[in-house]
Amino acid sequence: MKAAVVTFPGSNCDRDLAQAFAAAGADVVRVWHKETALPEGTDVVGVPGGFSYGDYLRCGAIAAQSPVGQAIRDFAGRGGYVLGICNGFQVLTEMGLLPGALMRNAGLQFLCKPVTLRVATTDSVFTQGYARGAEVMFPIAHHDGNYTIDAEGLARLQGEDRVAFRYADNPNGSMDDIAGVLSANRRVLGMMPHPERAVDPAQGGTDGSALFRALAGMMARA
Ligand SMILES: NC(=O)CC[C@H](N)C(=O)O
Repeated sequence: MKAAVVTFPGSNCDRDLAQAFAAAGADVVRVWHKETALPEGTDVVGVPGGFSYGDYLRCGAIAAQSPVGQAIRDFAGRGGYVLGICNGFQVLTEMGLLPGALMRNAGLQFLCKPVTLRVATTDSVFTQGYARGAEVMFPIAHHDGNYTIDAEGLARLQGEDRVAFRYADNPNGSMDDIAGVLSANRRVLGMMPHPERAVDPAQGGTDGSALFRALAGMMARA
């Protein structure tokens, strides 16, 4: 599997994400935000967490308009796999690749702590390595993680089984406890918690490994 991990000015989880992909057996190529094309043969794009362009305007808004942003949009449009974590999730909603928006946390605080999630669907390449309803622990670190969507959009996500993860104990006010959602073709996942910070015992847990391993395994078979 070839994973392209994007770096924007202000990204701070790009290296962790690259290492998580590499630990799962992927070839990783790092991609600077000014690139207008993704590396030849890219199987999956990782859009990492951090503070792209300083979170100016809104989290992810400027990154969505960056040169590499257009390449990611085109890649997803061709059915490519994209994983957006935290700021990456915000970027993907700003691009329109995922529905809804990430608003300021209900408590108006930056939250940085491990949280328990429930795997809401196993029907995606990202979540197929878990049991449905399994509890996993991933860290969160965000001030804009309050997932918000109109009633029609929420009903569609629920009806199409596109909620990937839910918080066991909602930390930020997200509607329906949503921590991560899938695109209609199930090939784009955005999530606020950080699975790449849970792939080594030294990080306090390894519940994220199954996500990267399932992705790498599927790509190897393709
Ligand atoms: N860790 C992150 O990616 C943070 C995302 C964004 N800067 C926020 O605070 O909401």
